Amino acid sequence: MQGTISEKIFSRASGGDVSANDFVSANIDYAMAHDGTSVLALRSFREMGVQKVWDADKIIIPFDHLVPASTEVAALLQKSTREWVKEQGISNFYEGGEGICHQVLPEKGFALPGKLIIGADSHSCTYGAFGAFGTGVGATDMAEIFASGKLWFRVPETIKMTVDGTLQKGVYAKDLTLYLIGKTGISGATYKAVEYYGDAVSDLSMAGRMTMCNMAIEMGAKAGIVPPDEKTFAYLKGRAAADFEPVYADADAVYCSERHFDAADIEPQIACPHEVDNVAPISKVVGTPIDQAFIGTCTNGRLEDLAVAADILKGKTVKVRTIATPASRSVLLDAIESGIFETLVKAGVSFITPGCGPCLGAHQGVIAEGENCLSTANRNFRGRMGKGGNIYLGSPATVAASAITGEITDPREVL
Ligand SMILES: CC(C)[C@H](C(=O)O)[C@@H](O)C(=O)O
Ligand code: SF4
Repeated sequence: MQGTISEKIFSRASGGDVSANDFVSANIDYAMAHDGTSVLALRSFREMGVQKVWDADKIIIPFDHLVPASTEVAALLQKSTREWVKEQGISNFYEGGEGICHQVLPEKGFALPGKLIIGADSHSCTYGAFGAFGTGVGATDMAEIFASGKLWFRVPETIKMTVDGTLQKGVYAKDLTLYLIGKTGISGATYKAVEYYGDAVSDLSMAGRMTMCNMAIEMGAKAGIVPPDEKTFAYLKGRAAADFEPVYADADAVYCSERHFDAADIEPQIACPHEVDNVAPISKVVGTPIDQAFIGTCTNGRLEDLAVAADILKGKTVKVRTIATPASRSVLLDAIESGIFETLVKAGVSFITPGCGPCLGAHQGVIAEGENCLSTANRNFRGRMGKGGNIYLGSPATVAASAITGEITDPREVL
């Protein structure tokens, strides 16, 4: 097997020796659907007339989007998925409060190097942080996987992005990610896989790599992948749910494009309403008033995100309403044990259940018309957090620094 990481993963998964642009029928290693998408996937699954899923141990169902259920309709839909999970004997079901799907899968050891992991959620590319090929599909495709364990793909071409150098103090994985998206554009990587290389990438923690791969879809990419290394293996030690074989690109792998960036050029970045590539260096937007600050989501709700916010907010009081949502129960417990939780609560931060929270505007922190929210999430689409509201995206440090002043603030001023 030759080529890029994606070509090698698809070769293994389809039992051939495949190259970019080949059409393949691939065996799926793990399939995920959450409370939001499982309902539609189940409907299609039933319509197909299939009685039993292909492998009850390879399906993972975390409840995260609307937990605890916010309406009677949500409660009923969740009830029906729970019943189906029981009937099918699906062992990897995670009740609301366990965390966001893209945090839960890595924590439970399903995000593994070399695996093909498909989620009924667009940010399933997060698993690329572990050297997996992770991608999102629609609910009907997920029904097909539930039934057969297979799905067809066109093997994507790959863009190689190399970021040399070291990120400055006050500049984080999120800033690097927004910077790359700003340079690439929201459709600049459509249906490509992106492989990330360079010192600035290997220096990132696993959490930072997850932030970066999580947002690959925001430039249209099918997957974002960091080659596994010692940090990856250390994270997986005692956690991996199965054996795995790391996959690396060959020296002569063919890329459709190669781009180089220098980490030293990057200052804190903000994605301004209403597109994720509407990215500005923070110096251009400091002083923009905010009504709400939000720290959480599958992009930036991990312990190191809460920790940097706590460092900034220690002994201070937020000026605007500020919401924190740990990405999982385990992150919440770590935040409690380390004192981060107490620091943030004392600073005036409201905590809500681990899950997606206000990220997609369904509950727990919807904003009003004309309001500005500065968020650590991955999307700032028009109306996403509430009709007529404006979403700015930044790093947890930027959000925490801005929560104190009530306007977009450069975190380097308070660090
Ligand atoms: C609800 C779900 C289908 C959606 C997605 O796929 O991304 C959500 O997670 C989001 O972030 O908008
Ligand atoms: S936290 Fe936001 S982006 Fe992530 S899965 Fe949930 S709704 Fe989607």
